[in-house]
Amino acid sequence: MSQVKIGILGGSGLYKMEALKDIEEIQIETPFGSPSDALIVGTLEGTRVAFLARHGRNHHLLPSELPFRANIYAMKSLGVEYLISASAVGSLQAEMKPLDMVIPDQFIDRTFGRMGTFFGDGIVAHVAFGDPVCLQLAKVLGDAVESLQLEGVTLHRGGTYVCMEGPAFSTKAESNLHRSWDASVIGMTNLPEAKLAREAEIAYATLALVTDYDCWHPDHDSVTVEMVIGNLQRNAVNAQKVILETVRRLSKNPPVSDAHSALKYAILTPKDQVSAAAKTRLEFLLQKYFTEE
Ligand SMILES: CSC[C@H]1O[C@H](OP(=O)(O)O)[C@H](O)[C@@H]1O
Ligand SMILES: Nc1ncnc2[nH]cnc12
Repeated sequence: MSQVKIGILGGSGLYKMEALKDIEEIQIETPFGSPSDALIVGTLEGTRVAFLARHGRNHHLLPSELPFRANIYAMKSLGVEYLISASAVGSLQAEMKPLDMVIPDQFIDRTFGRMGTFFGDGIVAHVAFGDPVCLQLAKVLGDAVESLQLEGVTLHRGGTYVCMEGPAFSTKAESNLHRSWDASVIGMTNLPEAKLAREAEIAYATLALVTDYDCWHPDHDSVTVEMVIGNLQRNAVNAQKVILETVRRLSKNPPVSDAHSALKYAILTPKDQVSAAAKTRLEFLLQKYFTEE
């Protein structure tokens, strides 16, 4: 199959891309297990893209159960270089209203026990993560939203996404703690993806769709699943328009991204000391650096 350079991870309420044509469902097995579902490869206005519903198309996986490594590795194995995450988030700031769109540029990790690296087992690497999203891809995403002038949707460029473990939503004390950190939005999925995408040298950015005010706002009900899915569905058409416009822009003008060389100085273990097993396991990550002369 020809390389697919653009990937899309659909979150809660976004289980398929309506506009995809010439679809192929691909079951991919990775050294890190099976992805959340088959990857759907199809064409958006002439550009091949890969779509994956991160909780599965029937939403059967909890955030803590997501096979993050298999999902990112499967995208990498198809040749993905740009990965757009579409995610439902709660707002921690009054001005970020339900149905608004936020393009976060920072994360705070409040998860535990998630597997956030492909490395280990005989090969060590430490990637830079000061800027956890690809700022060039985030700009393309923001420009796409702006160009569409979506009614009733305010775009917020930048902001901090708190990634919590879940599955229960936050307590009011936690929500206020996150607000005291000046965080913008909260969700349960994006941080491990961003870390693994960085290790896989894939540019990653998030289109965060605000669905609720979590539980801190005195004038709004506390978040429920019904609220999240209801508001996400009200905004799903807009989200798909944004993704389509972003794909158009990326295929015309793919930005240079620092993420694409994230491993250049990150691997500490000398090449001749890395076991054959590790080289095979990480084939798609290392081939650029470890091809034999
Ligand atoms: C359905 S409410 C909580 C759920 O929604 C968000 O999912 P995603 O990031 O995949 O859109 C949040 O992270 C939780 O997983
Ligand atoms: N308030 C919230 N907390 C965590 N994840 C969410 N996803 C959507 N709304 C959320």
